[in-house]
Amino acid sequence: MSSVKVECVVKEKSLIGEGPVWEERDGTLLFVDISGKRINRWNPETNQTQIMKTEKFVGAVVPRKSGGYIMAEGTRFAAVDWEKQTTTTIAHVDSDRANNRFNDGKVDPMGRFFAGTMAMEVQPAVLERKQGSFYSLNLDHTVVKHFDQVDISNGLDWSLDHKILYYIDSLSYMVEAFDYDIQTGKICNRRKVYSLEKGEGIPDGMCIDIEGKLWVACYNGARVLRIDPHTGKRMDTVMLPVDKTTSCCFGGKDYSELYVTSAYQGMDQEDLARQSEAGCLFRVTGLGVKGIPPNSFAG
Ligand SMILES: O=C(O)[C@H](O)[C@@H](O)[C@H](O)[C@H](O)CO
Ligand SMILES: [Zn+2]
Repeated sequence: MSSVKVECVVKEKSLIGEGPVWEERDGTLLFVDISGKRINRWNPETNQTQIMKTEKFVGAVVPRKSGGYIMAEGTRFAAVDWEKQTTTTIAHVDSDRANNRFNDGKVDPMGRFFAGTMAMEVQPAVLERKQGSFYSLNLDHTVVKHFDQVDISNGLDWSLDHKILYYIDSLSYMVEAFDYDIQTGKICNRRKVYSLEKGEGIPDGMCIDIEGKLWVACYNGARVLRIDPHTGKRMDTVMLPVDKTTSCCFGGKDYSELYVTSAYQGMDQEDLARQSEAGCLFRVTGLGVKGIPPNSFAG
């Protein structure tokens, strides 16, 4: 941790930057601007960003094995043809909850896409509570509802042996775990892994590293935490120059760089003047630990 460097690499701001995913084949980073309703695909080599606008708030976008992407947008799962810039609906959720939208999502090691919902926010982290649910999209395009009563469905990832799903419902201020059955995609035995301390902010996006430790971006915390899920202890804290750090993923050559998204929605002029890089994308190097490649939707 001695030579940790934090750089702002994408200066174009997102209202709510989120859901970073490294695309190994092209050496690009995919991330969304949820309320900016756009998907960004940034190439670090050229520093060019390709974009695609979405119709509704877009919670997460993930690569698809057969090409293109799958997104969780509004209350639908949809396929994205990046070349043609078109989308095709696969399934709808929360049809009885007009005020809901998808938030964070990730693909499991078998290629299923997991994503959860929440009510629309009145302001950051202020919303009608317990409106969300947690879903997965199977390879055959059927949808499973795993549980409801979610406030803000957020970061998730699987243990390296695929036996545990780590999950964050932001307003619980915890990282939790479930036993995971990789064969069936079913979860059970919910329990606490880590409770955030005062001043650490609200737990948001999360990813696992090659040592099985969790990296948790903390909204209003200006930091990413490294948590040991086995001891429930915080191992490290990386501070960033913006309060609203939203999510993180490993990427770059051999997954040694940590990319961190941020938001500026909900900040007033004074905050924005103080934090000129709010909403930008950051790269953290020198952590001395690597990540693992992301999974692609296999359906
Ligand atoms: O990025 C997300 O997951 C949410 O969509 C955001 O709105 C904030 O993070 C949330 O308000 C804090 O938990
Ligand atoms: Zn989030």
